Amino acid sequence: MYKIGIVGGTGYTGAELLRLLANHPQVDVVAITSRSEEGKLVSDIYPSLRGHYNLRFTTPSVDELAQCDLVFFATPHGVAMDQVPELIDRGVKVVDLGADFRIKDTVEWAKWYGMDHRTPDYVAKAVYGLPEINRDVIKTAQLVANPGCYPTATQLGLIPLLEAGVIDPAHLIADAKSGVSGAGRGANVGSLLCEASESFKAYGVAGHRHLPEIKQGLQAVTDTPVGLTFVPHLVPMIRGIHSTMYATLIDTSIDLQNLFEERYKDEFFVDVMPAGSLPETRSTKGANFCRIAVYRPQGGDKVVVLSVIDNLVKGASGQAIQNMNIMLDLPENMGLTALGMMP
Ligand SMILES: NC(=O)C1=CN([C@@H]2O[C@H](COP(=O)(O)OP(=O)(O)OC[C@H]3O[C@@H](n4cnc5c(N)ncnc54)[C@H](OP(=O)(O)O)[C@@H]3O)[C@@H](O)[C@H]2O)C=CC1
Ligand SMILES: CC(=O)N[C@@H](CCC(=O)OP(=O)(O)O)C(=O)O
Repeated sequence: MYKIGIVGGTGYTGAELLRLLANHPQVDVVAITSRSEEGKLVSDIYPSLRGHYNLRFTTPSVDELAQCDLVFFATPHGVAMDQVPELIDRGVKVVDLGADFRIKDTVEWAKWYGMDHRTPDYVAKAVYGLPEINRDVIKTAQLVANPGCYPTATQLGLIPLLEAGVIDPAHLIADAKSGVSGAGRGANVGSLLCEASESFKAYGVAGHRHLPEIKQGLQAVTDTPVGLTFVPHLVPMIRGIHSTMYATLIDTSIDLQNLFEERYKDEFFVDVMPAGSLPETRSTKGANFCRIAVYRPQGGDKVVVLSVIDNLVKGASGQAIQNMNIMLDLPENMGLTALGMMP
């Protein structure tokens, strides 16, 4: 059994790691941190986990965390960059669910995240953890930067088109919607049905911090400069991301359905739906799947891709466990085969 630590156990992604790892046959969670809930039993805070964990929230020393084989960081931006380097230097594997190690250009990172990067050398060592693109390098990585939720849904939708060179990369549009759990527990505790329900709005239109992350990922698969307009929206649901992407075809002879089916035919977690399908976020709720449909409306030169995930699973904790499985040389879908909840 591998020994696992979780730093930041009381946020939504920390709780989701616990839920998913409870069914993983090859790992034991031996440490979980929280300053605000220190000393309390995990099952007291999350009754859904009763009977599965006899574990208390603690604030372990680096020495204690270094006993783990792999540590997840499910903390706000700026925390992992200070705490991860010592663990890496001691040979521990790390998956960071936050954004500290995702963007290679740390000057660009500082601009979007509002703080200087204090450990840029470790950004250079990190591997971006989108397994459907980077599996080979994740296998040998010691530090994996788990992608953000919008970037996961959006990159999986656009990458087949860019790899095949059939769209104009300079004028891409991603119109994306997220459930409110995407904002984290801190933003949600006490806040509020009244603020989020029965309404629908865009945000971050002038620029959102996921824009440079998505562009970096797309640019990695094409030589032509990528231009992207990315507009996120908040929808009154708890979980789910729906990214609708628009691009202009430069090769109109391409069979788009076949292109997507071939690209993802060996990917357990990416489901290319039959032509004419409309993927629903709820079909991925609680599950590590991404569902994609591709359209060419009225046979014109535009392609529309629809991509849905659960932001807390394929968009965060499930993908983090998928990366862990790859790093520990376990079957990639171990502990992750649960299906979405309907309705
Ligand atoms: N919510 C989502 O859909 C997604 C979130 N993410 C990312 O995952 C990370 C976690 O998000 P989420 O679960 O929503 O988390 P929250 O931001 O709600 O929770 C943060 C957790 O980190 C702990 N924490 C906060 N500050 C520190 C610190 N200085 N040192 C140690 N622990 C600290 C908190 O516990 P305590 O204060 O008790 O110590 C808490 O357990 C974030 O970086 C987020 O951007 C990524 C993809 C999707
Ligand atoms: C609805 C909502 O507020 N979503 C968050 C994104 C959540 C996420 O993936 O964030 P990280 O990059 O921090 O991991 C946002 O727009 O900031």
